Amino acid sequence: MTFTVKQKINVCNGKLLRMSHESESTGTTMDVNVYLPKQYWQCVRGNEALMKPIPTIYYLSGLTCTPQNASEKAMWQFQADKYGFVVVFPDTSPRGDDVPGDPEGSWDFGHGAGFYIDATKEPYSKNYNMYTYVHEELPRVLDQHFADTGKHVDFLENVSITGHSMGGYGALCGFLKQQAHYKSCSAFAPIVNPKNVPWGQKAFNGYLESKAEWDLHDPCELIKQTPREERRHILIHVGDADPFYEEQLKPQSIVEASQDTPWANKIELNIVAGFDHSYYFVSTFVPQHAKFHAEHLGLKEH
Ligand SMILES: N[C@@H](CCC(=O)N[C@@H](CS)C(=O)NCC(=O)O)C(=O)O
Repeated sequence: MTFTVKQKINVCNGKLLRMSHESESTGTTMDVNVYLPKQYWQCVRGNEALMKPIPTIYYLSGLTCTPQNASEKAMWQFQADKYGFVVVFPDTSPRGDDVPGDPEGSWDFGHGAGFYIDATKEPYSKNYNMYTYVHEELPRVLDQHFADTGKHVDFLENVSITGHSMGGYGALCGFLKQQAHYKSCSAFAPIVNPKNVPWGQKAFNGYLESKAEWDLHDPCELIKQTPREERRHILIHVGDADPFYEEQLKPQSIVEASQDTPWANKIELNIVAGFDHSYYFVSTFVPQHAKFHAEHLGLKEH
């Protein structure tokens, strides 16, 4: 498995690698950006004091995004250098002329809108295997790739996950299903109850063969069925001026669903006044999310 490094860009005190690779799970070429913080380059230069593998935060983007949007606008890089973590920005769907998209050409399904689930319905099930891609294949192939260069990054064990909107949804699902894998989860304006909102219903109708599968992909259902492992917490921010707040996001739903479960009071939901859905909102709260994940990953400020 090889990655093509298309570009290495200096950002803050590290570098952003724009890469692509052939994915087994999607059957397509997938783009992915990886930010390697200043601590990585110190390791590569052989600084003995910093030889512990660097943990990773996976950032899942929202509808219409490529790995570029968050790499350019979320400002994770400052935080990555501050604490010493790698940030991985996967793409939001398989792409290409042979990959079916939205039959009506809309932006909320198909290309750029894979919802981080493994589709079970034709014709999407061939390529839209974003759950397996993001939570299994990508970490594994990144680990293999970087092992060849000296193994300074932990892509597999000391890892956390976050995301925005559809990506916040993807982060919550992956975390609730695989707490042994992720140390912490946070989300910016996530879709928390997809089976009850238009974006989610369109995705589930399109990607899933039967309605019986919907609950397996809904954080508000998963939270009721998932025992909470020790030290696992969820941090959420949503702006009250987000135009999608009422119709698509309904963030209170996950707090309500968590009552009478081990997750009660373990979800910190911050409704922030005046913020919208954009990267002005995301970038404002990235420092708080970085601090939260750093604590769970055992990192201290540098
Ligand atoms: N394209 C949609 C908006 C979709 C949207 O807001 N996407 C969010 C994630 S759900 C995003 O991150 N957009 C890309 C960006 O802001 O860079 C529209 O025109 O209304």
